[in-house]
Amino acid sequence: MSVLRVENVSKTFVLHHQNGVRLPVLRDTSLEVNAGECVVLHGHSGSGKSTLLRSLYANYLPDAGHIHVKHGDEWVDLVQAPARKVLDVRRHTIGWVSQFLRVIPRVSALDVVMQPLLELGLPRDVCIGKASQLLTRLNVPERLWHLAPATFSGGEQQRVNIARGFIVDYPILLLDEPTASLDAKNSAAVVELIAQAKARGAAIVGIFHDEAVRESVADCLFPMGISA
Ligand SMILES: Nc1ncnc2c1ncn2[C@@H]1O[C@H](COP(=O)(O)OP(=O)(O)OP(=O)(O)O)[C@@H](O)[C@H]1O
Repeated sequence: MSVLRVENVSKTFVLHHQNGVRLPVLRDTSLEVNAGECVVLHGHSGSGKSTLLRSLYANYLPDAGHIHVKHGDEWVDLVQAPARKVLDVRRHTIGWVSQFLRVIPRVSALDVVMQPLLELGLPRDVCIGKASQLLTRLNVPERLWHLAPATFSGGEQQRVNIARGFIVDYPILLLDEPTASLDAKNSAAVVELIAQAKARGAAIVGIFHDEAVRESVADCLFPMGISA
């Protein structure tokens, strides 16, 4: 059952402050992702992987095409949807793990992780329980949980970010190099989280530069890149 359908998406960046140079990045890109499937975007550096992933989260607006997302009982086209609908889709349907954590001063790691679940109205103790479980699985030491992640190492920040992305059982997950700054043990923990998400029916689209990780999570590779 497909939950995400990308139809003929095109995106050209126009650099207005650099003589209006045009960079065509996506041209007629079409892609379908089923529940329980992990599609890995694959292509050389600059081939448009991040651009497509950001478009799937409606961070970038394509110039043409459609991005249909199964949102509860309805299909929403993220290219046409009003901002309020996009926010609703992000809250309930699409989770996003970026490469870097956006740290907020004075907000503890535990609060950063559980915020998306709290926003869905779950009781605080349930949220704390689930956040603690994820931080434990991702080997974030308990002494750090009540500290703000600004001073954490790159790998610790990334694991807080991953815990936050996995705390809600989103039907669709977008993963932008979630294992980039992790060692083998922590990469394995992330691979396990991904396998578990697939098993519960999540559709996943990701970018993974590490070949071993890519091999273990991908159901298929989606080739990227246009020859302009
Ligand atoms: N906001 C932007 N404004 C202008 N050009 C952009 C923007 N974002 C991306 N690009 C350009 O689009 C092209 C594709 O970039 P993108 O980051 O999608 O590639 P990628 O495949 O993810 O690369 P990498 O593997 O190096 O992360 C690049 O040439 C880049 O310069």
